[in-house]
Amino acid sequence: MQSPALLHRFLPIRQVTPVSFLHNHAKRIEKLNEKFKEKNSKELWLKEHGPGGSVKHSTPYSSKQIEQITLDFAKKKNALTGSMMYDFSSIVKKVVRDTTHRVVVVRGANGSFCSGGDLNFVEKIASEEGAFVMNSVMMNAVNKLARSDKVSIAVLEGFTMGGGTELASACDIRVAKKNAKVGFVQGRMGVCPGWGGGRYLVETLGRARAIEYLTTAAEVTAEELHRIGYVNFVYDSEEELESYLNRFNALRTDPFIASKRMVANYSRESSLSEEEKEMKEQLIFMSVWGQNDHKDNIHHIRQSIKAKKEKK
Ligand SMILES: CC[C@H](C(=O)O)C(=O)SCCNC(=O)CCNC(=O)[C@H](O)C(C)(C)COP(=O)(O)OP(=O)(O)OC[C@H]1O[C@@H](n2cnc3c(N)ncnc32)[C@H](O)[C@@H]1OP(=O)(O)O
Repeated sequence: MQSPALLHRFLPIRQVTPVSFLHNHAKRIEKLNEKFKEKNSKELWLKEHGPGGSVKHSTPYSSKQIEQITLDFAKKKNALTGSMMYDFSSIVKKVVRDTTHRVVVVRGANGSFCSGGDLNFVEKIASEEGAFVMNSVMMNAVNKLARSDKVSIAVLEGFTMGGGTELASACDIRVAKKNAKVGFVQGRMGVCPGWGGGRYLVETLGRARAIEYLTTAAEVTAEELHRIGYVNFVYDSEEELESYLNRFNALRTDPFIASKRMVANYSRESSLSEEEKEMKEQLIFMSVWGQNDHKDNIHHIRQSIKAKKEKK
């Protein structure tokens, strides 16, 4: 059975992945899945192998519609340990089930977003098993977040490095403080994206820029990221940030969720066929059209047009 290292070496030469390689890989994964078949065993493995730091869940904003996930290992610029991956995965499960908040902010403690994988931890788990467990847990968590009905917003400040960029890319929206520096530096560590966020980088930046940033281990400023559309908004003060976040209070719940679902339906991560996507679009649209909210709003808009005319 070929090892993943061998597989990696042969692929560029062959161009087309021979099916037998993927079958061999599937067999290895089957074995690893068998080893970690107990519920939460992968998460617990990460926690055991990587102590330090924590991930917290709170509602620190004046708007009660907004919740926050905070990566907190401040003395290490919020490098992510196994224990933090465990926390992150548990909190994401809670966040996607909850229906009382509509926006989830992902942020780092103490003026930095995330400096990537904790070097002590990644050194300890630098094995095939380690790659499998970390990738499975994190990919599952970021996909859950991306597919949820909530709008996720990564607040980038200070440093966002390596794996930190994957968390940022998996969020629906990124905003950045003027001082933010985002480093797509996994290659410098001899690896490539592995927290499941690589696909979102391609979706957000496009193929050409994703390849450029990853293969040059680019470190990019907030200004440039704003210019190219990776970042939606650049802020200077907490007040500016909060006022941006409050924009997401403008709609009632049903059209808010329908709008998020409509966009997510056409993102690349959707596994539906084109025909199924169209059916889903129809379903989402029909779930709001003609509902009380819709009828009330038609009435209110007509009234306000009439009132404006009468004023003239
Ligand atoms: C699939 C994921 C992938 C992987 O894990 O394999 C990756 O994420 S690869 C990317 C890994 N991350 C990095 O390469 C970033 C390494 N850190 C830095 O380049 C700098 O520390 C930086 C730019 C984040 C901050 O620089 P600054 O000069 O402002 O501060 P310090 O360097 O003094 O850092 C303060 C303190 O934090 C520790 N630190 C920083 N990053 C990490 C980290 N990723 N893991 C563990 N510890 C980290 C640094 O050692 C300092 O600790 P101290 O005890 O004070 O020496």
